[in-house]
Amino acid sequence: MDVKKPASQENLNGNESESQISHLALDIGGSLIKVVYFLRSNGSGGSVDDSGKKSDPVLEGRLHFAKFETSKIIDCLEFIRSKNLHLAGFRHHDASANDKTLIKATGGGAYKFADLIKEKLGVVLDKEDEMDCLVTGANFLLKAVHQEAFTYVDGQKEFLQIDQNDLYPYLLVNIGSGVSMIKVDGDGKFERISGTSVGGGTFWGLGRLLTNCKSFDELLELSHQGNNRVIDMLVGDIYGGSEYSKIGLTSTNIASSFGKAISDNKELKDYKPEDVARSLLRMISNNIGQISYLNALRFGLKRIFFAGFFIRGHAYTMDTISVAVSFWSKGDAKAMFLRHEGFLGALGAFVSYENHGLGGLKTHQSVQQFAVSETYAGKKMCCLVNEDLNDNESIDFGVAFAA
Ligand SMILES: Nc1ncnc2c1ncn2[C@@H]1O[C@H](COP(=O)(O)OP(=O)(O)OP(=O)(O)O)[C@@H](O)[C@H]1O
Ligand SMILES: CC(C)(CO)[C@@H](O)C(=O)NCCC(=O)O
Repeated sequence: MDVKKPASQENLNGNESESQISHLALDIGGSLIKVVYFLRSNGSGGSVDDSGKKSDPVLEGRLHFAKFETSKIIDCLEFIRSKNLHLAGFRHHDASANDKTLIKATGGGAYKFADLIKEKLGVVLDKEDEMDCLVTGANFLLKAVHQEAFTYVDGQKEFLQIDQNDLYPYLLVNIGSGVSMIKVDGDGKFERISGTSVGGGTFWGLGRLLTNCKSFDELLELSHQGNNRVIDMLVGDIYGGSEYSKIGLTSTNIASSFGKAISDNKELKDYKPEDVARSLLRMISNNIGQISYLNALRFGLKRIFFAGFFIRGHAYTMDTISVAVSFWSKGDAKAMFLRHEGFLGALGAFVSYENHGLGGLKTHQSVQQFAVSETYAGKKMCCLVNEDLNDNESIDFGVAFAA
């Protein structure tokens, strides 16, 4: 598709200066809206390639990440408007003056809220397939971002060096409201092999009903303080304190999640909310770990990357998933996690701008500190990640714009 220059360079008068705003991409999920936008640094826009020759202009700046609850979409749209990010889309080359700016978006909400967004921001969503975006985002992070993937074993994070030539195949398990399991064989080469409706939405939904927590983070924090053995029925509870070693179960293995609640003769109010939260988190994480491993086994996949905002970088969640994968695979398969766990889809939508000749992800060597420099979708790119990325994180980046 032919494109005109970004609308951001045509019509701006807001918070972020015209020179700063570049691309905006959205992933509107069942629970959360993820926003990724690029702001160029003041004065960036050099056009010198590695050998000092003139080349495509290269913009340097930061990739920013933000998220909002989908139920509070109006706050998200207000955020976008307040920063003038909606002016950062693109238009078809043959667009008339009245044609709207297009913004890349993915996730079910790109369909559900298209009219609302058009009405509130005056932009049209250019929809990208959700699974495509998840895979593009995962490949992008794994190839381009230094120290993106890590294992979590015995409370220790160990960052992985990803060998670009030995990345595929892998299983991507995206734990959002629901869970998608995708076998990834290359750039754009993938198959969604399974899924489960018992996911992050289940944890938060059931957790809210059972504990009266007011926020997801409060529920996670509660689970941190709880003891699941108060409610879960352990093998030892059934076997009089013994293990059942013949089938590989120790006395402390959970025999039945929430199983003690049937025999205790107690009401919900008799349990501590923190113990309920802990059992719930363990049940759901364990179940996802197990289903993931079984799917990896179906296709002989050794590496499983877990993403999605359910994980939230939470130690107990990652630990439970890691233990489940290790337990069921008898140590053969490894659970791995991604630092930008929840932003795969939004990043995938962001990367798809390059299909329209608007800003391939490409850097140039004058940006000295970039930790990784790799080829992505035929283009060279690299990025530097701050040491401690969290909710309001950003990545230093270089983006080449088609002249
Ligand atoms: N602040 C939060 N509010 C609500 N849920 C949160 C929050 N932080 C983490 N979560 C968890 O993350 C899940 C959503 O994850 P994610 O954003 O990856 O999926 P989604 O895109 O909303 O869902 P889907 O892909 O199924 O449409 C929630 O269901 C919940 O378990
Ligand atoms: C429906 C989607 C893809 C929406 O993101 C996700 O919530 C999901 O993968 N749910 C699991 C559906 C299933 O496979 O049972």
